[in-house]
Amino acid sequence: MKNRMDFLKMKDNGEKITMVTAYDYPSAKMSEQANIDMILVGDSLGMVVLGYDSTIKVTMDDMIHHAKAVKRGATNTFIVVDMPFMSYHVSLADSLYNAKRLFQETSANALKIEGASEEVLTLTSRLTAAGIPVVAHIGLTPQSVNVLGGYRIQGKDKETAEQLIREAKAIQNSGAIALVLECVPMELAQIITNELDIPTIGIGAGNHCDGQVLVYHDVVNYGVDRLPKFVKAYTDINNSIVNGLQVYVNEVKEGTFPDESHSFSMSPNVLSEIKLGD
Ligand SMILES: Nc1nc(=O)c2c([nH]1)NC[C@@H]1CN(c3ccc(C(=O)N[C@@H](CCC(=O)O)C(=O)O)cc3)CN21
Ligand SMILES: CC(C)C(=O)C(=O)O
Ligand SMILES: [Mg+2]
Repeated sequence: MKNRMDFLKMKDNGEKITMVTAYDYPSAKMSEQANIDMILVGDSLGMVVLGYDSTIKVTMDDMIHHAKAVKRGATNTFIVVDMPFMSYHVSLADSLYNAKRLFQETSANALKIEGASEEVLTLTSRLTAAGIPVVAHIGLTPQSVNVLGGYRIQGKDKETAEQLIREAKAIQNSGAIALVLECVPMELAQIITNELDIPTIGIGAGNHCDGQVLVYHDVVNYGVDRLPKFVKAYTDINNSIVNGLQVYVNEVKEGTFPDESHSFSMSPNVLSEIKLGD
């Protein structure tokens, strides 16, 4: 399994880091088969697989449940797990307790935390000191969608761009092992990537980041209501799934499924000896 040092080396060598989300055993297994460098058990699971309209209702128990399944599917891939909404904003003690639980119970390799407030920076250095690697996440931070006023691009003007550069440096100083940059202009992502020693992983942040992350269901177009503009769907499994299910429905209705090759039979001798009761 690749680790923190490998990802640093990849940045230094200009080798791109690939990351995809996974939420369950099959998606994790297939991501590992495809040689993905890192898997993110994203709290986007609330939207993509649980059908909520934001990530805000996702709980610690949800994250633990899904992350354990992902770990069983990808035993040889670096796994990052999102800390969910408000699990790291009540008190430092509660945040440390939640992080310990998420890290220990899931056997994750790192935890991801949104934002760069003083409390998040403190938590990042405390977790790092305790032995829990932290991946940071700035730009569009979906847990703050109601404060940001929608899922929109961040850092387009001078002030907010400079703010994000300051945040990125502070995050690195607090010990984070990597930084996710979500929905920022590609030029700003390039500046931040050049300024930092730790790898940047972009989503909707252009081609100059050290790595890229996308949501699994977006990459394969699997049951997503609307693909964000920055997504490229590399295949379309909606159609093959719906087509397969329709043929199944039709064959059951027609009585052509199951045929003999998908059925079990008993020996004629046994069959002839079966007595019906009264
Ligand atoms: N399927 C899916 N993919 C994701 O990447 C994703 C989720 N869900 N859920 C959690 C967050 C939310 N994300 C989102 C969701 C929507 C936009 C979006 O609609 N953006 C606008 C651009 C807005 C602008 O121009 O400022 C777009 O048209 O794509 C962006 C990120 C990223 N994450
Ligand atoms: C979009 C990525 C970075 C994420 O945080 C998630 O999937 O939850
Ligand atoms: Mg997330």
